[in-house]
Amino acid sequence: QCERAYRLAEKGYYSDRQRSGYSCIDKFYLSHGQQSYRKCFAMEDYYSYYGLRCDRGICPNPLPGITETVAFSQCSTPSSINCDRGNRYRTITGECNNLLNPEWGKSETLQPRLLPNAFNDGKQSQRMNGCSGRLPNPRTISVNVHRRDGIMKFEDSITVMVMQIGQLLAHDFILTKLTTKPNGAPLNCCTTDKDDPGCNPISVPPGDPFFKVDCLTFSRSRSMIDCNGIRQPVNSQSSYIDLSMVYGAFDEEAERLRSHQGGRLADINNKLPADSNDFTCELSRPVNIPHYYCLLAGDERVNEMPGLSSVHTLFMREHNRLADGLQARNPHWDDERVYQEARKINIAQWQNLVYGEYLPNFINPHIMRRVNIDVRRYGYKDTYDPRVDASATNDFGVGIFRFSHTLIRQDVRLTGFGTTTSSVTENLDDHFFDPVLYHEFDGQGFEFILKAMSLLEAARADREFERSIQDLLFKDMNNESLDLAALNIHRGREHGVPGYNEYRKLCELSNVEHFGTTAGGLVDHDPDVAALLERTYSCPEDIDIFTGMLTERRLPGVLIGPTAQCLYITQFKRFRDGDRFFYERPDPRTGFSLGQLNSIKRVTLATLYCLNTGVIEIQPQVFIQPLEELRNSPLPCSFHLQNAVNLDLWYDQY
Ligand code: HEM
Ligand SMILES: [Ca+2]
Repeated sequence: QCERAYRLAEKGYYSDRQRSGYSCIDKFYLSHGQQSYRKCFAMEDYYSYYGLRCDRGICPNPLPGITETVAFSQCSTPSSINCDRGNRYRTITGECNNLLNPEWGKSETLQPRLLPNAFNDGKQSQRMNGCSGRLPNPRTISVNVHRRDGIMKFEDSITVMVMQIGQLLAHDFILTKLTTKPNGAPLNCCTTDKDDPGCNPISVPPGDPFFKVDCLTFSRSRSMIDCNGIRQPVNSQSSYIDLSMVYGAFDEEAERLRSHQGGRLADINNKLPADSNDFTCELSRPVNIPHYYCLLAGDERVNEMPGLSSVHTLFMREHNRLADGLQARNPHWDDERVYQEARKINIAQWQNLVYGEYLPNFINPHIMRRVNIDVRRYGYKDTYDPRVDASATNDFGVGIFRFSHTLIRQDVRLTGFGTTTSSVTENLDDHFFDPVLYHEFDGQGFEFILKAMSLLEAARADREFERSIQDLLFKDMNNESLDLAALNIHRGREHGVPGYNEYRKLCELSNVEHFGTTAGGLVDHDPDVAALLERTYSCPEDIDIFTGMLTERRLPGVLIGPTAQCLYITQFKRFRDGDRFFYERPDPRTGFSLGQLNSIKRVTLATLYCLNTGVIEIQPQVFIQPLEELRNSPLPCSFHLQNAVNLDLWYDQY
């Protein structure tokens, strides 16, 4: 199979564009599936030769001469974990999805890298290298390159749901927690804790267009030192696309989220349950309004902004709807059985939505077919390969998948149902970590937010950020705030991920040797943007992955440029091919019957809206604006409800 993949690569899969784009994916696929598997065993052999043993990825002493970059957690001896091979359902943590490497993709493991680290010292200190030895200040880059000049710009056809589902998806596969004080409180890196080794604040150069302060707080990501002495951030989510942001990624957490009756998830009046320990969600509101509580879900970021809390609720409700339907048909099933079966269907519908509806906005559908990550309307497709590690990579989380931050709008809107829809518009920066809008309107607030997100255009997918996230991110009661673009850039350096040009090489795109847009230069950038980069950076090697990717000219039909697309393909191929429980697999124990699968494949985001909110009509493709010229006019819910999964196919046959 491996040889065949290489042969295909040789042929040049993308010969129509004169680029051997496939070999990028192919290389990743091979180097992170097959090869890393081999490497792991080679490493283990090497260690045992010296009489050393690694314990759960942490090895005694780095051995001289190893420049291995694959996170060592993936090399833990398979025998250390006993997997229940007969388990019909995924574990909560992701453990034992891969039976040969049970820790692959599990929550609380190290993030592997696509490329060797670019730490300044090769081990742990932030990336500084480049031609001048110093990289430009992240806030300077943010202001020079990512600042909006003039009016807000919007996408022509896609809705802001593309942003919102993207954030939800990000929170399914990655959570990089930050270093804290010993008591768990956040570090104040500009003041009291500035000498803490976990601090690495961003300085604000004089003359800033917004900030009056000269320092923005920034703590380093929680990391571990791997066998080779290299700092690797920890992923606290399960990497698999398994709705872990809904169900939790740790066993105790998952238990807490269940009602333990009829297989249901805990709720309060059909909304997310309350997090009695969380007080961070009242950032902008000094008064605690009693019935406006902070929300609890399988991911701690659920309160971060109202749209996010709202989409979380959609999937929590869908679980309970499925559970009720299954229990009604199978009264003899116990809570556990109903919970697991409903969870399994919910995850399958989510994977179908991600690959079928969401990804085509980023990866050309034609290319999705070629690399076999597309979804066919009917039938099974098995691309599982146990040699593929589905872990979310450091590089993808810290750089590439943050692309969609550019789609974030300045405002949050609530739109009522019915034909005479009235709207309320608020500034996003007034509602970070603030569940008030969610609970507004007798508890229907979040449904009105969902409705509005299906109608509103996304902010334009360009290099520009809206002020709500560039100057006013996480604005608190003291009017202190942050800059998301600067955070992304600084975080990339702190994680030791290499610059933009290295990713181009990995993707077999041309090397950038000068700031011009002619051959050998920034060929995927427009001249004015290239000039901006030239004014900002000393040399092309310095360009940060986030900035380089966000400034690329987009490819036809999708929101991103060639480097980002290549890296999206790589990661989403891994998420799929490395997931033993991927919903399209024909496995009689872990999969679905053909009838069940085909029924799941009909479920769209529009279906979920109609099933779980009070909307009465919605366009078939929620990611596309409801316009006649886009052949996406709204249709009544009676139409969409025909696509609901047919639970009659779940009458128990056992
Ligand atoms: C209003 C919406 C959003 C806000 C306020 C927001 C804010 C943030 C913040 C503050 C961070 C951490 C920054 C740092 O210190 O490094 C972050 C990380 C991240 N964001 Fe967003 N984000 C939003 C939407 C999105 C969207 C739409 C996507 C992708 C489709 C996304 C993908 C990510 C990813 C992958 C990370 C890294 C997560 C981790 O490793 O823990 N975010 N975001
Ligand atoms: Ca997950």
